[in-house]
Amino acid sequence: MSPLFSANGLTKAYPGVIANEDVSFEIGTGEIHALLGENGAGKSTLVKTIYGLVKPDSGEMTLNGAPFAPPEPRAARSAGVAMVFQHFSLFEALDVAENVALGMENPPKPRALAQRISEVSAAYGLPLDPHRTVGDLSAGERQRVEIIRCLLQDPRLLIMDEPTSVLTPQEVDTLFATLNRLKSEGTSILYISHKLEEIRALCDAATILRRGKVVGRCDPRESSARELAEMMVGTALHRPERDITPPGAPVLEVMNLTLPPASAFGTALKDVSLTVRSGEVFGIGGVAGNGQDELMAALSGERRTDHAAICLDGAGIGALPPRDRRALGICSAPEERLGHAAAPDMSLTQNAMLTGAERRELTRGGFLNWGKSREFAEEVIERFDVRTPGPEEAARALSGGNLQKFVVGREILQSPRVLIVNQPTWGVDAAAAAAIRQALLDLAAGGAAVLVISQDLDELMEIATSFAALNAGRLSEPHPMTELSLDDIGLMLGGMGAETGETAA
Ligand SMILES: Nc1ncnc2c1ncn2[C@@H]1O[C@H](COP(=O)(O)OP(=O)(O)OP(=O)(O)O)[C@@H](O)[C@H]1O
Repeated sequence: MSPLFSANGLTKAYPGVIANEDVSFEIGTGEIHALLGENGAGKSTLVKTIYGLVKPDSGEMTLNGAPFAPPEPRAARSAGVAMVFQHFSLFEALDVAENVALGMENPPKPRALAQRISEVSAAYGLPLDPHRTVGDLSAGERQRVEIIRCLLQDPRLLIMDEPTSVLTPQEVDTLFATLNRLKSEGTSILYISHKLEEIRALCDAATILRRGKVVGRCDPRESSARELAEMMVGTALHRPERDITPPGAPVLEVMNLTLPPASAFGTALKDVSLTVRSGEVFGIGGVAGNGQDELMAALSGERRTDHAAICLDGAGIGALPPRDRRALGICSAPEERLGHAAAPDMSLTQNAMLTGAERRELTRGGFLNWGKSREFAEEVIERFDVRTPGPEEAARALSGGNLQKFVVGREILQSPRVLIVNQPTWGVDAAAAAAIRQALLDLAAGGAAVLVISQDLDELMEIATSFAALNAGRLSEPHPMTELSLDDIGLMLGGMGAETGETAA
């Protein structure tokens, strides 16, 4: 059978790096094809080329046997290529149908569109009410809006860039059922993910990229996740190791913290209490949108609370701003790396300065010490294997996973007494994720108190000593991780066993 899509010798260079080098591969009709590779391997560049966002320096593509060179996404869409991005581009204040209409070339009248959305949503098992406001939707529901927007265009090739990183296990099942349904109808799917078990369960074929080049092709159903990971990195994988030492004295304590939401679409924190001890990795699980951002903001100092509601070594710090907390040794890395954790247009050196100034003494006599800041940025790049031409590169030029390594590394290398991280390995490849997790374990082993907020349960099971779940702004009672089964964790995530004994609505 002739392939639906083929790439032949695609090359794209950026200053200092060849993002794609002589890339050739094919996607069959009705095939779910995985694109694998570590951070910065060139996956996003390749799919952006197919979607008309990046113009290759050389090479050709064909779609359905005809030459295909979309100068812009509109041309790709009209040829039958649709793409669901990692970051959603939705307007929170508008409803589902209005958002879908905004992404269409010739949207039908509102009533007809709402009807079509309901039909497609029913046909593909993607429950979604066209009249709900997007701001009230979960991440999984927002993704459905994007998928339905694509499906309304009857794509022949659907590209999905890390679609499951924001989904609950149940939402992943729903998505896979939809993708299999599309496949059975002859739609081809190009699927980027770092979650190798999911690739094994879903995909029919895989192309593996390393440093911009195709280094392998395989049937992922016939390879183990470890083999796939090793093909990506080209070496054997390292598993994080932890020393089991009993935790020491309480370092960070939160007492009965109640906080109204910051925005109309935020979540209130309700009577949250927790203690993180020296040497401990305290894991907080839960689906995004249950108060994670609010807890992060309260702990980092972006939002102030009662002074006594948050204590470091027994002394209140709740009213202190982020700078003063950093000086005391509380460092944090929020989830959103572009814009929140890092300033996109600033260089890595400037970004290193942004949070490292106090603890790494990057100022002298009130002046910024650029030489020292650059050295600090270089140290982060070196220690955390950040793939970039150098510290003068702007944050936005880094691949998602490489920027994540930079952001987390920048905080860890400030030797914090308390480190608070939200989704530390989001979008990070298997080898780099293992390195970040090991660095968090090492930090705790050195006596720091580490608080990890994550939606990735495997991650928390691997590194957390204690576990609590955040549900609708309430934190469950913590338990030692080793005493919990997956079922217990599932119940805690659903709001059972919370301190008040309430169940979630
Ligand atoms: N606009 C750009 N300007 C400069 N360099 C870029 C640009 N876009 C990508 N790069 C570089 O090209 C290389 C490939 O990046 P790409 O985003 O395609 O990787 P990726 O495999 O998608 O990574 P990740 O898994 O981290 O998202 C990286 O070294 C990246 O820094």
